[in-house]
Amino acid sequence: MPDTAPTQATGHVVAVRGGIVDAVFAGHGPEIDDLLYAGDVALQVMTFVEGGAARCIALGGVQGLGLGTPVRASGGPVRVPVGEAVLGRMLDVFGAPIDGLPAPESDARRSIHRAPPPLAARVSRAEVLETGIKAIDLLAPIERGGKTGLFGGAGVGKTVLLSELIHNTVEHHRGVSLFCGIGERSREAEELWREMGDAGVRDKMVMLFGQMNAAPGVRFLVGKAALTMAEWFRDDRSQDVLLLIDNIFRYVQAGSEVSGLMGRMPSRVGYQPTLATELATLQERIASTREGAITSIQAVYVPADDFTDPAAAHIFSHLSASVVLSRKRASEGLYPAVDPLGSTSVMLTPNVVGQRHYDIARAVRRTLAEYEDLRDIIAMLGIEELSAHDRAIVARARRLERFLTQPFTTVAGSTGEGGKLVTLAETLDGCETILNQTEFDRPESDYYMIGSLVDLEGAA
Ligand SMILES: Nc1ncnc2c1ncn2[C@@H]1O[C@H](COP(=O)(O)OP(=O)(O)OP(=O)(O)O)[C@@H](O)[C@H]1O
Repeated sequence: MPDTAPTQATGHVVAVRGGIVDAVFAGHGPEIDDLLYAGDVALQVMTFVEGGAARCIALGGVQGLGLGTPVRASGGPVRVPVGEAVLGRMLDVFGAPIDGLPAPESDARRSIHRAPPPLAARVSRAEVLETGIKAIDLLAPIERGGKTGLFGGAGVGKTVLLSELIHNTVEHHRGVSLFCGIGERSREAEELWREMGDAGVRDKMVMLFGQMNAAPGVRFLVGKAALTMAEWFRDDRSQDVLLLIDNIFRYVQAGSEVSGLMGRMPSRVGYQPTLATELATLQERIASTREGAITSIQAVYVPADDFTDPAAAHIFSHLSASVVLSRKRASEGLYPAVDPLGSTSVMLTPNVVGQRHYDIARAVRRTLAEYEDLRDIIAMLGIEELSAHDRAIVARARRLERFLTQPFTTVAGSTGEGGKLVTLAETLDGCETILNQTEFDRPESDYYMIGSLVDLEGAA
């Protein structure tokens, strides 16, 4: 149970519809965003309806609530504990423990509804965060202090890629890391918690969860609770924060469920009319200031693989790098299934990554795009009908495709292969070598699931 501020106004329930509860108060009632309690059930005031009733979303199951159940106002919004005390802990939307340990001993609690830093206070550093994952470092470098999205439909490897990124970056990250699970499976949450313990990085990490089985109100607010804790490390401790979110689409979806329950008319493709503002309220808080940077990596579920979906499109517009995962690649076993032509980053300019990296990335893309164009001809006429020049493009492209696959530590248990980290320099050297070759002694399959090209020599 979250703790409560001194009890103020009292009222009673006048309607319960799904996760929505209406309550009336005699005299001065609560305000928007205030936390109320109807019995044990926490509610947040969303709006006021005709007759003056406060319309609230439930932050838990509403079983047991009925007309006339007494409601008391907590005297303020949902507040979460902030500070060092939350490190190493697994918490819920109220900052209450779900790891079986006592509540974090923190003197300070902050409202989860906070304004983003003013524009003048924001900075960008044009610095790249190296991940050790070839396809990402080469084609969609992650901005330190920026926002990166991992886009993909169901089951193409978003969670695996995010876990691998956590594995590769959290250990070397200078500041603290915060993982926020929104609307995903609880089993994955439990696995991640255990993995972080095994990797010995739990003590500089906080994990917050509002998983699929949680009420829509909880899934809608857990991201804000996580941001509030992250902001403390950035603003009060001037630390860099790595914020990992799985899955930001579920935040939009929870907003849509809340909107539906509130009786608002849906907008495009059934989404809430407030989608853009709701998303901006959260994304704008993920900002880097002179105090410290918040680098965020967000998994984005793309419904029905449709990248024009309004939620996916709006999320895309907030990001500085987008890693797009393709179903076609996943079906060919080319993991991580990064789409080399669809993935982008604002970091990929000569000014930031340097001319050589930029040129190699462009050449890789061009080769793969030319191969795409040739695929139809190959399918109809066979590869023999191609000119020697085109055959060389195909040979290079197919080796590049395979070279950009990589064994991951996260799935080592099921693939039987240990994960491999590859430095950016090795990735660039490898791609350059392949791009400069016209004849290859080795079959394509030798390039599959290796680390750097040095592994190839080792296999000779
Ligand atoms: N890098 C990888 N190497 C090997 N297998 C992988 C890799 N990435 C994903 N897979 C396979 O694909 C499966 C689905 O991956 P994952 O759970 O990450 O997908 P997802 O996009 O998060 O799915 P959902 O939308 O259902 O949450 C994994 O269980 C694994 O079998």
